[in-house]
Amino acid sequence: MMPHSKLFDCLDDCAGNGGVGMLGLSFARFIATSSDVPAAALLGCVLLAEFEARGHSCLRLEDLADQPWEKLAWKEAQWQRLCEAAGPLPVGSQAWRELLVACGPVWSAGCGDAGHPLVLHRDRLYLRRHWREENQIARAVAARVGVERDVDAAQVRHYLDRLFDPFPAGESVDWQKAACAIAARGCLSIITGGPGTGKTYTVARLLALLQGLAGESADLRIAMAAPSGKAAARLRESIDAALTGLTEKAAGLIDLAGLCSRLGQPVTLHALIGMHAETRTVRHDAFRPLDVDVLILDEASMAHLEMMACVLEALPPQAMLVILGDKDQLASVEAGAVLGDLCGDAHAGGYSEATARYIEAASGQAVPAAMIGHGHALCQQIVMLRKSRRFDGPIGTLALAVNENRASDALAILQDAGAGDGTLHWDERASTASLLELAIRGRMRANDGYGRFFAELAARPRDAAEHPDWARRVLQGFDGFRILCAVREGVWGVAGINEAIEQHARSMKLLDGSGEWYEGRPVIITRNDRSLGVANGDTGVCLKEPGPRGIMRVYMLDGAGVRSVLASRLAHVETAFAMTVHKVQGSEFAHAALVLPVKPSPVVSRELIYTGITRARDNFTLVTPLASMLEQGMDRQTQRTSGLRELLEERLAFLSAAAQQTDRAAA
Ligand SMILES: Nc1ncnc2c1ncn2[C@@H]1O[C@H](COP(=O)(O)OP(=O)(O)OP(=O)(O)O)[C@@H](O)[C@H]1O
Repeated sequence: MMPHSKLFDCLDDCAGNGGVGMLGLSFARFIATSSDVPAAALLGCVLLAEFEARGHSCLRLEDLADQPWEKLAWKEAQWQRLCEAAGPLPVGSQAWRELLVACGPVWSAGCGDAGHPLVLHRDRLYLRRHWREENQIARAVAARVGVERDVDAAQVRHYLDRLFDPFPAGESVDWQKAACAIAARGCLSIITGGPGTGKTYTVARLLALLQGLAGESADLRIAMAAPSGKAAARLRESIDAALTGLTEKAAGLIDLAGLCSRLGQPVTLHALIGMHAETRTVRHDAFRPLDVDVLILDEASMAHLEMMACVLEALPPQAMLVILGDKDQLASVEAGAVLGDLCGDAHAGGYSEATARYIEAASGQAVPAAMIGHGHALCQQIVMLRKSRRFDGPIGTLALAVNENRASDALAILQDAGAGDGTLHWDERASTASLLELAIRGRMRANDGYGRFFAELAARPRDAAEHPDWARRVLQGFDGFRILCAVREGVWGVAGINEAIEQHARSMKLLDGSGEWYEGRPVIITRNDRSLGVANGDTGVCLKEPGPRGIMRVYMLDGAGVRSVLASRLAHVETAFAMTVHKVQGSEFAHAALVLPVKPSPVVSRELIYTGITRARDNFTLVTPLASMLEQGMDRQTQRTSGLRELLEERLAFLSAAAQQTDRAAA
């Protein structure tokens, strides 16, 4: 009989019923090929894989010992069956540690490292690759924040005073100016802040400052990247707009035209490092570093552990990395919440006296006493922007209430929305019919859902010369509205809603044709394909090309124009009338409708609701078939288990002790 066959029979059964993921099961089978693995440890491996699939980079022994099924939202009966099949499980974290340390495939400090697939580090069990990635990030971040560039604070101030408008009297600190000053003196800085707090506005001024400091003849190599194609395209638009706004201010001071000509097209992080989609090999690493002096990394909340580790590895040590993102947004679907881990202390500041003195000298901003403290070296390189420039109306008020978990305020704002100007609307007891009405016709005092898209679609020109302009109008119509879902499956998930809209639009003769590729099918690309020039997250609409053959192509907005790809060549696409909130991170729409499911789901969290709301520019609609789902979701904060903060703190403490020792020796 195969060892542990009772456990594997039970796991097979649970996997068949959707309770255990296939990845966890396969991983446990692989680990079981070692001879000395007790059944309880195999069950631990399954749990680790399940935690990993939910975005955690590791599993704390404490969680292993304390009702792990609850954290995975498994049924208790399933857990009991698995426990019985695995035999007695260790009781308490210490007993789990003893079991795992004695396990062949587990490496822990003190034993020879032969590339074991699992690592036990302090009280956390890791898949080796995540442990390696967390260590890479901690090492790289600690090394970068230890480097201070030689900048003349007075010169920095001279440029910043010209590049920024005077700060309104009565407001305390211009954090945008402070962020530029901080970034200019380091090899790594983070500018975090909610949507519309001016991160891109700030970074455009930072680039102008760097250009000014470097002098006209300097040939700064600047790269810009974001985790998705959509976010990269948006970064370009925002940077262009911000730089255009600087023309007058920079006149005679900074060679803005030279700077613009040096700015590369923002790319996805995959494209930046040349990561192969299947093999995950990279073109740039520590031995073949990126050819850049400055890297702007936007929408960093979406960057997962592996990607951040690869980018940091590929960046030359002397290059400047500026990370932008909203630490409160959803993290990537893959493991890790790197931005959240790195700037968990951003709100408190923790600036040293020396940093505060530098900020004052270089930007004229006095750091409030409450924010001066004993933060570690990374805290000195983080600035949180606090004033929203775009969301000062009801959408911003609602987003803030959700982010701060003020459920009664959020409910009151939504319930009062009917009496407001139509910016917000809550379809509290939504039905499929009300959702379809919203999708096809929109709602009162808001734009008309996909109405404009369908109207443009119907206005196909006869003249082939007008085809590109028409395609652009169709795409703009589509981009004005989006349905955002928390879940993929079910009637209230992406799949169900896409199907319902397709059927309904067909029945109303708004869509024509059948099969996979029909005219008017909006799609999202789900995988990068360099040969086709498409990136994961790009959206487009399938339209017939002009001419008698009517070949289907997917058209996408490309700056002010459009580009297209043969539909039949796109293998990795999904219909996009409705998309998951994860997929729309980094995008915004004039009107966004967030749909929460009926059944409780661990996916519906405060971060998801906050991210969904902040995708809306002018109008936001909340669609809940069950009103209580809003409060339930807000109450659930996604806390990803990770060892990154601890590893980083250890590393920084080590480097600081080593520097003190060197200073003492020199004295
Ligand atoms: N100091 C400022 N003075 C005037 N306008 C500003 C200032 N800072 C930002 N803005 C304006 O506020 C808007 C939002 O700024 P920006 O796009 O830089 O924010 P963001 O934080 O990058 O947004 P997102 O989170 O959506 O990426 C822009 O229109 C920008 O021009």
